[in-house]
Amino acid sequence: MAKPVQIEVWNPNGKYRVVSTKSMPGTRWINLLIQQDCRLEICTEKKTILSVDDILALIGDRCDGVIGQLTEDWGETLFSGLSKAGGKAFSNMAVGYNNVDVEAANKYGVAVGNTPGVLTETTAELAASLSLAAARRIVEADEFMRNGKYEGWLPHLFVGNLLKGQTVGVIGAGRIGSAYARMMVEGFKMNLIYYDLYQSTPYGQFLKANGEQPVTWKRASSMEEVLQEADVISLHPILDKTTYHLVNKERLAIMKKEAILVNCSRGPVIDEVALVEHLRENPMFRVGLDVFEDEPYMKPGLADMKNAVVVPHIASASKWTREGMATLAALNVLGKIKGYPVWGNPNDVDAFLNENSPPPAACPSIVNSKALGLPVSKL
Ligand SMILES: NC(=O)c1ccc[n+]([C@@H]2O[C@H](COP(=O)([O-])OP(=O)(O)OC[C@H]3O[C@@H](n4cnc5c(N)ncnc54)[C@H](O)[C@@H]3O)[C@@H](O)[C@H]2O)c1
Ligand SMILES: O=C(O)[C@H](O)CO
Repeated sequence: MAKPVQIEVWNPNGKYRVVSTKSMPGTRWINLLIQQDCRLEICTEKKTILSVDDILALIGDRCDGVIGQLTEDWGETLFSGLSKAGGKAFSNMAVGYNNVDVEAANKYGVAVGNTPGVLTETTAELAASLSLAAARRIVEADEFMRNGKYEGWLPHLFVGNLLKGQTVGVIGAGRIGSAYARMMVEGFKMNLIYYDLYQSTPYGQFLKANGEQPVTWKRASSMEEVLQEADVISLHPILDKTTYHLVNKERLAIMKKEAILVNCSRGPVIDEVALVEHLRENPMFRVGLDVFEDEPYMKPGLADMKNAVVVPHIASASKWTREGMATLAALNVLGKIKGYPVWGNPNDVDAFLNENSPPPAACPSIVNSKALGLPVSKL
């Protein structure tokens, strides 16, 4: 028998019971649920990462849907528990869903939602910030100032890399990778080289269609080509078995000695042990990391590396984005409970984010909609 978990209850007499494993930013998501007859229970436990047992306790005997987080292990046990409690809806408050066993969800007929689009620009802006912070050694210089070490201007003090005219490489040119490319190309006039396993028409063609060619751009035929040519490389693929340790010892070795590597995708895309060794052996090589292989931990030695800028998985952390993610996650769960169809284009979810009008009667983004045979909205 799982231990009870602390909760806060909204609209106690609501017909549908929805659980959120965390408090989320904003109030729109709460209002949307309670206006549609949901009793909402928000977990208020102080611990950051809930265990499977904690979540089972939250689900209880009767639960229509759960809004969960990327730190949780949504597999066979939780989907079976949710299904036994009568639930058919789950949404991650994240675009990435590598913490979810979608096959298990399919087995129990549970729809799995995610939150694409609303975090694209915010995440790309953090990747751009990390690129600049690494290129211009901002964190090292800040620490130097705060430690009272500044004695006056010097020709060699914190010399870094100029971006203009250099080449930016993008691995995984989807929504976020393309937005990052746009920022680096238009903002810093960098040339672009990108690699994506599937996509064939991102940013370069957009520039061409607009009659603009301020920089050169090309799609690489292999990831190695990007790693060898680019001065700044940013990783934006999903995490799956094709991208696990995509950047490993051998691939680090073919990168330029003074290159900058940024990761705002998922930690296991880089072999972090190999990265620490590479940073140690190549002091001019720099990284900007938002994600880590074994979060919340860093591999031994990483925290001591002056050539690494590290932040705690905050790439999507702007107020507008986080409130929007909460809204999309809540609407995924609500839409499935109400029997709404699935929105036709998960790359364009703006209609759900407009605070001045009611959201469409649809689930914004359900990743297993085809497997479950869910109808598509005609709106
Ligand atoms: N750090 C954060 O807070 C944060 C925020 C948002 C998203 N993310 C991560 O970023 C990922 C991408 O988000 P998105 O909205 O741009 O998704 P997306 O689906 O639009 O883009 C992912 C791209 O990766 C490509 N890809 C897949 N396998 C590949 C491979 N083996 N090699 C190269 N490319 C490959 C896909 O074809 C796709 O174009 C998410 O899945 C999530 O894990 C992290
Ligand atoms: O996948 C995601 O959405 C992020 O990691 C959190 O915003």
